Amino acid sequence: MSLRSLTSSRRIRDIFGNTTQLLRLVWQATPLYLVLSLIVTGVKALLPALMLVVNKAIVDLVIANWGNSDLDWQPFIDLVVMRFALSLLGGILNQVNLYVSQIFNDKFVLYANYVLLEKAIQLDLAHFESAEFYDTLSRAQSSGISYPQKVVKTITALFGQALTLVSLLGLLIQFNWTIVPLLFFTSLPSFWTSVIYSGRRYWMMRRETQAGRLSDYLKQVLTQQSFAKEVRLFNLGEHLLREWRGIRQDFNSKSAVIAERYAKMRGISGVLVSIGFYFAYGWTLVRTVAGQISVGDFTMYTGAFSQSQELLPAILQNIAQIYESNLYVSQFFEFLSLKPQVIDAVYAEPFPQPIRKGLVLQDVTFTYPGASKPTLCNLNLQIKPGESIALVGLNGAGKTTLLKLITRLYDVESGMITIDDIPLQNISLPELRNNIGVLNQDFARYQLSAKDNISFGNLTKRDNLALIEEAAINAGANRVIETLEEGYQAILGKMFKGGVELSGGQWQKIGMARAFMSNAPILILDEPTAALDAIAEYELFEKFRALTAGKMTFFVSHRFSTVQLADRIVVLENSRIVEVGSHQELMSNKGLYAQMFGLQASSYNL
Ligand SMILES: Nc1ncnc2c1ncn2[C@@H]1O[C@H](COP(=O)(O)OP(=O)(O)OP(=O)(O)O)[C@@H](O)[C@H]1O
Repeated sequence: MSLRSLTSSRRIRDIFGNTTQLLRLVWQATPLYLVLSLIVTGVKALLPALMLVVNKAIVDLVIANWGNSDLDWQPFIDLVVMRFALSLLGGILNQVNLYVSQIFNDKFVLYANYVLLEKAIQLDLAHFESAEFYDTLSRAQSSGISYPQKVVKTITALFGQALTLVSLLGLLIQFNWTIVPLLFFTSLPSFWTSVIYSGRRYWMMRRETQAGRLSDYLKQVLTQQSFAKEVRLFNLGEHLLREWRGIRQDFNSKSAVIAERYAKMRGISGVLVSIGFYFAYGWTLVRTVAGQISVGDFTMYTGAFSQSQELLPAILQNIAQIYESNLYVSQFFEFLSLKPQVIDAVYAEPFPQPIRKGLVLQDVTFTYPGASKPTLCNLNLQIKPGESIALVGLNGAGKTTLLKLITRLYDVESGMITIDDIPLQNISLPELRNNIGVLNQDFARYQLSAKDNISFGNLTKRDNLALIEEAAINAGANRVIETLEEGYQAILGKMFKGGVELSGGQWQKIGMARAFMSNAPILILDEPTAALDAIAEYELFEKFRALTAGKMTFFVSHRFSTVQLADRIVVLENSRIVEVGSHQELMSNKGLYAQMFGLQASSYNL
């Protein structure tokens, strides 16, 4: 099915497609202000028709008493007071409406953002490693929040406009019922023009998501600290800026084509609207001159005509707007409908305390989503409690991937990982993760206080300064923090005012302290010494046994001095475990490990 026919067939259905879902969201966000907003809008909507009726009564009263010297002023006073009261009420309701909509919007935006972020934390790491996910996220973020808000605003306005229109049509029908379809049919082309062109714009925007994200990414490269150094050293600035501008200009020209066609069609359909109005206007004039209706009626009907004439296209325009916004709102719900694949156990078994038998990999195979061949294939391994394992292999061998499976950032494709015979899937996810301390290869550098950076390793102990200090000492991070004027309260990184930037190795020590924060029986250290200087590495070795005593430890390292610390070394190659044993055993095997060790040792002997 072509994109265009898809658009047409979905158009009508999509006009109010997500409205029920959206109204439920609004109701959850702020029921009180939704009701208040509808009441204020509803009352305000009836004022124009009431005003026209009072005006007609005033005009007719004036004409009836034209030149009368002995007239009773009371009916005049009553009508003018009524008119004043109506306009006063209109003014007050305008102010109340402004206030209510402000609070209503603020509450709704907060709630919609909350729901979006809440969904983001429920999703898997796999989502964050896929381009399609970023397209969905980017669409949900860029239009997702503003459009639900727009739809709600438009629906409330539409509700008010519909009430006003019904009350005005109630007046017009007394004049002649055929006037109503006349007004309607002359406004219809303008409505369809809006629907068709807003649809085209939406699909264009959707097709451009990838390009939009690329331009946003280039903007980040040009403006963020992490790229600032290389952008300057490699003179990338001008080149990337040109690329960015090219993408934006391409988008603008596509947008301009649609805007131009839309403007032409709007112009043509606008002429039809005017023809309808002047036809009805002339008709009323003829009947007034013929004495069939009063002058008061003439002012009332022409007022009702002109207001309906403005209102009807505005209503149709708003319906078209709801259609357009609904398309964008669907992107918000598209994001909310994403489901995690790594699912928490429904009837969870407790994490074994202490671990008695150990962790077992049975025929574990894993393929990344979208990859053509497995990254890990039929892995079998038993790790005893308290044992330390070093994972060794060339770049891309799958070491980090294996650690992702143990922490259930991904689930195995086939085979099983168990702890004391309990499959990982049967342990509650938060409990599993509470029992594993982790230092990732690409550990996070939170631009927050040093205390936060360390205590995030065990949130339940976030105010236990003694524990935080102990973790910092174990990781060698205490000396970094001692140099900071504000100690543990110092903000790390340069993103916020007063923040202090650390070196790569200093950051790594902070990351390691985070891993040491919990008393977890399993410890995972992915490249723990990669950024450490020789002294820091030596000090860590000295403490390593004490720090990992009693803990099942997995660590990945390309430094063989570190690897030798492990009880056993597991060598990965071509998706499989090719060697397992102690340093001495593997050296005497003269396999891949011995070969890699030899190469590294020879480079030091130079
Ligand atoms: N999110 C992902 N999606 C698809 N493929 C991935 C993903 N992450 C890693 N890979 C691929 O899986 C393979 C193993 O990657 P992994 O990060 O586990 O290797 P590693 O042994 O830790 O490498 P290194 O020593 O460079 O850190 C690589 O070929 C990599 O391209």
